[in-house]
Amino acid sequence: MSDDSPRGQAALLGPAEVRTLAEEFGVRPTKQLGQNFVHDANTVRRIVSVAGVGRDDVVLEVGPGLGSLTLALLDVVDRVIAVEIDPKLAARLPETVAQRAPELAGNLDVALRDAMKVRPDELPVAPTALVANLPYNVAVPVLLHLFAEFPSLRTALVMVQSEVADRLAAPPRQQGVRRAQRQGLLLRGGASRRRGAVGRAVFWPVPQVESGLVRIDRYTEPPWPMDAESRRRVFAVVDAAFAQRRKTLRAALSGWAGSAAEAERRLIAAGIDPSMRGEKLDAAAFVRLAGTE
Ligand SMILES: C[S@@+](CC[C@H](N)C(=O)[O-])C[C@H]1O[C@@H](n2cnc3c(N)ncnc32)[C@H](O)[C@@H]1O
Repeated sequence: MSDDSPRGQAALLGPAEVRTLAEEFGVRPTKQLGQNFVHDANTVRRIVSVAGVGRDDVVLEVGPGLGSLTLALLDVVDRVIAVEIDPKLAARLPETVAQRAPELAGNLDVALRDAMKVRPDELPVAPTALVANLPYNVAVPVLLHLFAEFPSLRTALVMVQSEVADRLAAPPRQQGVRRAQRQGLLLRGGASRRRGAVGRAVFWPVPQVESGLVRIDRYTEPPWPMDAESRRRVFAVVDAAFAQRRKTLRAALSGWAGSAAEAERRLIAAGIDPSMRGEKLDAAAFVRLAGTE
């Protein structure tokens, strides 16, 4: 048996179990927290399989909900850290796992935290992989935050709204897609690829949108220095450039530099044409620009 095959020690959740647990816990799913729970064992097995995680990985799961994906993850990897914002769901998860995967229950840590704010020193150990069915309304900000704040993450497999999956994984020169989001993620993290679609029927309640899987693999050699101060400087100029991506860099960066004239001076010093737009710059150019600060 290979190192990443399921142990077969977790009883995964089906439609009846998801409804029963929600009822027992008094959970009424809210749109605000993107609470659509997966009730299909094949879907969660597929997510874990395309995530490519193995026994040695420490998996960070954002939004474990009722535990559908958590159980499938525990069946493969040795450690899962689940970060959940809903106190009721966070409190009941260990119990569900103890009942449905008793031998694996000790491999789970649950943190009652907001994934957009969580910091490495709030978790018991550094995660190596993110695997999550993300709350759709905050999926991209959560990804950006985690890739920026957790240098230990080497890979991520996330389920997001289908259109967001397309944008995140779109090739750079594709027409009509919002490059800024993808590029922002790339600059912070790594290369992203679309890894399949998921229909609405596997969720309860049924969402209004289709879903897609995206895998992001961190660059082995990041395009920027990894110390916190350099990262902060690079991200500040990336954010400034992408906040107004239809403007020329000279105009978009005037706030960052203090004036349009100073922005122009820094752009020229970094060897960048001030009349270009931010979305045309590669990571190396942003690093040079941050160095002119
Ligand atoms: C789409 S559901 C996924 C639930 C479960 N993983 C599944 O696949 O059935 C999103 C989950 O994220 C949680 N959530 C929403 N916003 C969050 C945040 N900012 N930080 C952590 N968890 C959040 C919700 O409470 C919910 O459990």
